[in-house]
Amino acid sequence: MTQPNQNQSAVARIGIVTVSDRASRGEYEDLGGPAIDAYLKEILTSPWTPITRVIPDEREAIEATLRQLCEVERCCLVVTTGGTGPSARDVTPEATEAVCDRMMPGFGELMRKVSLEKVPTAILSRQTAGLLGDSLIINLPGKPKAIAECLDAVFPAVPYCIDLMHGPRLETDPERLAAFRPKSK
Ligand SMILES: Nc1ncnc2c1ncn2[C@@H]1O[C@H](COP(=O)(O)OP(=O)(O)OP(=O)(O)O)[C@@H](O)[C@H]1O
Ligand SMILES: Nc1nc2c(c(=O)[nH]1)N[C@H]1C(S)=C(S)[C@@H](COP(=O)(O)O)O[C@H]1N2
Repeated sequence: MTQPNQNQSAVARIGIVTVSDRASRGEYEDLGGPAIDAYLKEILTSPWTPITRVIPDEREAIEATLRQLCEVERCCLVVTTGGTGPSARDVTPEATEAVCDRMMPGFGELMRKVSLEKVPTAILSRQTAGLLGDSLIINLPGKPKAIAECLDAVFPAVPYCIDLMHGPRLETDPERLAAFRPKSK
């Protein structure tokens, strides 16, 4: 049994993982990880710190990175970008499912739904989400422009999900993206 990843007043630790053969080899500049970082900086008003990784499309490396960020680095949230498509080397969803205790299928369903309003090939993403211990892992497609499109749809529910796992309290700028917390009785 692992310890809770952080208490509610702790500074949130958030993992940002770019899964890309070419970005990891330095063949192109990674724009995905920085786009996730910029997105979170824009919407989060509570303190948080990013822990970033850029890795190739290798299932073992993805699984090891996700485990390390959740179990060792104690991230309450890990966001990945890339490797969700149908190409043979796209294995981020398989790696995510392999490490997670329970899946959160609504995240992938909603992200595909909103993405389909932007691009017909959104259906090609097998992006998913799940829980590893008390950490939430969310997959995003590799295209940097997909990052805000997908996170705008699902992020309103993320702070409450982290609350339910006794993680740090995430606050957002309501002008940019209002977190939804159901009222208690
Ligand atoms: N981290 C990234 N930074 C910048 N652009 C990216 C990144 N990841 C993907 N892209 C862009 O989106 C396209 C589709 O992404 P995809 O994840 O399918 O890459 P890929 O063709 O499998 O190659 P690779 O794994 O080497 O990034 C890429 O060809 C690239 O133009
Ligand atoms: N919002 C959004 N979702 C998107 C896209 C996009 O441009 N915007 N690209 C799609 C395409 S073209 C592919 S192939 C799949 C998988 O991308 P990945 O392998 O880079 O993760 O994501 C899809 N989802």
